[in-house]
Amino acid sequence: MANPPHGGELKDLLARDAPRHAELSAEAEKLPAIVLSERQLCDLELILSGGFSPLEGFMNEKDYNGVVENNRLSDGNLFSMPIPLDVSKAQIEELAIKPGARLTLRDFRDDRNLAIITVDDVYTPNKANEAKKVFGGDPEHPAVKYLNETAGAFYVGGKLDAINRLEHYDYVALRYTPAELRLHFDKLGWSRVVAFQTRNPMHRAHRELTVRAARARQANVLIHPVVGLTKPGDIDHFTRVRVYQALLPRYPNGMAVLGLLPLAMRMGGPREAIWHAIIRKNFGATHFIVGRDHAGPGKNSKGEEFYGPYDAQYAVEKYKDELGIEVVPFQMMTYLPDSDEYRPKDEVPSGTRTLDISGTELRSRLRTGRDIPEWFSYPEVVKVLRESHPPRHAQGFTVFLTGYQNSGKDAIARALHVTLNQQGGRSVSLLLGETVRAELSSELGFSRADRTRNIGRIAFVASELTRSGAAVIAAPIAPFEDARVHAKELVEKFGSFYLVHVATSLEHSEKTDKRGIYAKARSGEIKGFTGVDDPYEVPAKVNLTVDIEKTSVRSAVHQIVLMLESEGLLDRL
Ligand SMILES: Nc1ncnc2c1ncn2[C@@H]1O[C@H](COP(=O)(O)OS(=O)(=O)O)[C@@H](OP(=O)(O)O)[C@H]1O
Repeated sequence: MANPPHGGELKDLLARDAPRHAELSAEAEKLPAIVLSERQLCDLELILSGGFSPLEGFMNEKDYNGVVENNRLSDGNLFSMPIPLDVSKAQIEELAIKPGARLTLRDFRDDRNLAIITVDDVYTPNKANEAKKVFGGDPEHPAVKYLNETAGAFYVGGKLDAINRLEHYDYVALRYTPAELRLHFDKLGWSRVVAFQTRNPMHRAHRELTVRAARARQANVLIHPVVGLTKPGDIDHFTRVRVYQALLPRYPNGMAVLGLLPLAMRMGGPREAIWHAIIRKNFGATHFIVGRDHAGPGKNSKGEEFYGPYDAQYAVEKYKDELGIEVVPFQMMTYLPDSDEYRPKDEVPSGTRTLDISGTELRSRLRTGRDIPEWFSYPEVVKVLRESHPPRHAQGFTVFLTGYQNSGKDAIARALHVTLNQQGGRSVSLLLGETVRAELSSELGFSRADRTRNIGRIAFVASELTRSGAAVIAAPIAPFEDARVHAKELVEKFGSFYLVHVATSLEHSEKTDKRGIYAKARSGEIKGFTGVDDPYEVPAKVNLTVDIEKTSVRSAVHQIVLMLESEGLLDRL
């Protein structure tokens, strides 16, 4: 038998309300609806499935205050994370949210009705107090930032009637509800299960740690990674799940099961560790691993840790008698090359040689294509990671040329296009100003707003192409700094961005204009022409400046190629 759920009863609201489904569905169609954000959806999913048992809805003020102040719900049950439904003043007014009202909770992704909330109360949280007591108060903490910048000013509490499960299209078979996972453990005959929480790829150290924990407790292993919301910058869950799937056969004799948890993490360290343990208990685990800096958000901008490395372990230790799930604390695992084994740091005899690869170092090796040794990870895991993190020579990038019309930027762009095509290895896209104007922006003029929109479109296309591994050469006039900065930010989400200022003077650009466009601008036939009667803001920060009066097109292209080469983007294997 699996571990009893927190509070004694699994609050599987979906199962409970299934007989009333038709009635609730019809009612939901008529009620005012709150469209839930991604984070709220994660919370809702775990309330509906019983992952947050004993919660049966979003927290009312009494429960919220109890949790914030003392880690306790009003019925006395231990619970460490506030789970209210945050709303704005406008929503309260528009939807007439008040005690007793019933409202539909809707999925923003597909407009499906998921649940009905019966409002218990609407209250104004003391966010500063919540930030301090729950997360430690540092304004840079991601959950505190969320509270201050994203969460609505008001909280709504109330019980839920469940209507539908959230629809998922990825890894559906691995998304067990607590009831399903309990049944699965039952089927396997597992009575002792040690759960492992993670938001990162797993390597040999993690496999050794979980096997050690299982061995020490004569248990099986539940790999229970978070696939809801984790820390921005984390490796996406698609890649991670493929990593966990690749790792699974490395466990002996079907020892481990993989289940995905749709949790929105808060990175709340000690509070989060207690919450994680409660959730795993609800999913039927009997043991829960809490390692170093569990659910910690890393360091703030001053380089200070938000929590001490073992604060989370102390927190779960404090409540161990009433948690009802045995916490298995672990030190960092480290590799001992001389004996080719992993051990917890505190079990390494002094003077023994150890090896480690940090997350930052791993990301750097993935980026550059450098070797990831077998003592660190399994080849099948590295293969999955490399597919999602191609080395530099296979990554996309954008070269963005800016300058006056006829400055030579188009000639350089065309020549660079040919040069990169000659080199091969990537598809190369050329986005000349005139092409984009004709194909994407034909309705736009040359006002500041229209030019900004035009550059925004170029940036969007360039970022999508960069994401898929192409080389992009864009060459609009792009006279405004803010639009260029925006383009850089957008592209840099997916690859490198190089700004090249073709700084040929206006005089030269005008003098060599064979198409007579400047003449038309001077005569007033074309209005608001860059350099004539419209400004060009010289870029504040560039990767390269070239001037076609002093440099040939060939030499400018060569400078760009050398810049790309120095970054490893043009390496051929
Ligand atoms: N008012 C005004 N100002 C600047 N340019 C003008 C203007 N009116 C038309 N054109 C022609 O449009 C082409 C430049 O468009 P861009 O998309 O590069 O400009 S911007 O980046 O959106 O500012 C460029 O065309 P090509 O020379 O064919 O590239 C300009 O000649």
